[in-house]
Amino acid sequence: MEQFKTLGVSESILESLSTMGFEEPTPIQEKTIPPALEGKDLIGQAQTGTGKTAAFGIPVIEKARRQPEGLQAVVLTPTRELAIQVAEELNRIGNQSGVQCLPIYGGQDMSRQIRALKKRPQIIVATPGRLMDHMRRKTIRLQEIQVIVLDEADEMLNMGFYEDVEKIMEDTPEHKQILLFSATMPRQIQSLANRFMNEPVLITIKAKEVTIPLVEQHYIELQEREKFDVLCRLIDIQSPDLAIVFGRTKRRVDELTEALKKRGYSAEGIHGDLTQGKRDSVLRQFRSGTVDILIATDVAARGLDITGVTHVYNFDIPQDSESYVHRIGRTGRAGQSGIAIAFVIPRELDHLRTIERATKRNMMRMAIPTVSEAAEGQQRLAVEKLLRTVEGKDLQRFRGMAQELLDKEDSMTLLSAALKLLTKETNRVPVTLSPEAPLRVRSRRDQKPRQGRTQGHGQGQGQGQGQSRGKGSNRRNFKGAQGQFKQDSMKKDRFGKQQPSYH
Ligand SMILES: Nc1ncnc2c1ncn2[C@@H]1O[C@H](COP(=O)(O)OP(=O)(O)OP(=O)(O)O)[C@@H](O)[C@H]1O
Ligand SMILES: [Mg+2]
Repeated sequence: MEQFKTLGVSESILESLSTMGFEEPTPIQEKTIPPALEGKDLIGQAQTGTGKTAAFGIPVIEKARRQPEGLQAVVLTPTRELAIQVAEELNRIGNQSGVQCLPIYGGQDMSRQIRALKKRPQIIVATPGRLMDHMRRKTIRLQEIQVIVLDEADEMLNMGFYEDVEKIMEDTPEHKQILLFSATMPRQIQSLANRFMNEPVLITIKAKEVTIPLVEQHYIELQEREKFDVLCRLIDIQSPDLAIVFGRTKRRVDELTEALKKRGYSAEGIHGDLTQGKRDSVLRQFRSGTVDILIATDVAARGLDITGVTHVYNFDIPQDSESYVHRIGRTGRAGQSGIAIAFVIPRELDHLRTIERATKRNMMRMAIPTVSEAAEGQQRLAVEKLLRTVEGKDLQRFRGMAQELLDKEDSMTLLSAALKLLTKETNRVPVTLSPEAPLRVRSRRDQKPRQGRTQGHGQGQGQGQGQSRGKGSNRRNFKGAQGQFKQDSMKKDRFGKQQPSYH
């Protein structure tokens, strides 16, 4: 806490940070909080999962705290889910300081938002499209704000929000402070900075690699038609606590979700064409561990901070290295480790090398896992489940029956039968996925902004609940709880240890 204090953070915020388990600042927080408090414009770049939200959140709340009347700051995020998450983190940081923060995003009921705005929050976290709607209706006025933050600034440009950002900037006071943050800062950011910012301080936490060293990176070379079976085997072998599978298109995500459900996995999909209600419920289920596997388009690649994501599978290799960095950055957050595996078809190998060069990190080649390895993985899980039940000790009421059985059969046979029952049968239900065309890599210059990926008011495609692996869910909750405990006790230590490699 001392360190946060020396950065100029006031008592009420320190109290909240302490409740959140933040004992000392991460490197990006240490470097950005003082100049941000001085009112400087700033571009902040640091690896995924290293606390950029609080790096802008703390100074923004500090300012709002000193000026309790009216809207003080706007944070822009590229996706709705991120707006919700960032607003939650800001509310946690500000809750002892009387600072209110409200998320405003597309797909949510307008009149409800307008009612919430009447309570006069000091900070709004918004997606650009919906913020523009409110500006047009004059239900949000930006004329008095002190600070504007662009979280995932480069993605905002990728998504074609430049003009929206321009319009939003025009409606804000001349002398506002601008903060831009992202783990990746491609050159186009420079033009945004030149156009709107006033002598910005550039803070990049120099790391040898753009990606997190604690994330093991692998790739598997395979044929398109092998991908699905290989994914199932990997999940069986690695038994992730929580996993995210990234697919290239919305159709791909829908098909993969259905296929995984058919094989008995607890999986749900998320992409921009689902209703907001569905998107919210899927993410809620995933965060709580009710669902083990999230299948997603790049809509979930940026910023999402979900405890317990141990594995990221790139079912389709991403278009560019930035997207790769952010996708795999959903694991290995806040000092935790993680595993990322990319599927590559032979024709995409060159593209993989390009990503490796851009990230300055080699991915380790991994052999296609075999069916028997997958089966062993399942058996190992059954044994773990059994041993955990032994530890649980609540077995008294089964003892009588156990004795009866032992009188009839030998213990070896009985135990083997119990393990057989506990082991998930390898499920070979046939599934069909439409083949996805191999990635055609365009040079950066040719790349058009990706339009309306999440802002579109697309119709939701209701998905049935499907059958999920009941027993699997129990396993997940148990492990999830353990993971949480470990993370809390390790956070400070790991951040501390990592520090030297940042500079
Ligand atoms: N000083 C700190 N001490 C301990 N934990 C922290 C600290 N700062 C942030 N965290 C935690 O680290 C996690 C990652 O933070 P955050 O989401 O802000 O990362 P990020 O840098 O924005 O990542 P991304 O580039 O993926 O958006 C969060 O769970 C956050 O609560
Ligand atoms: Mg972030």
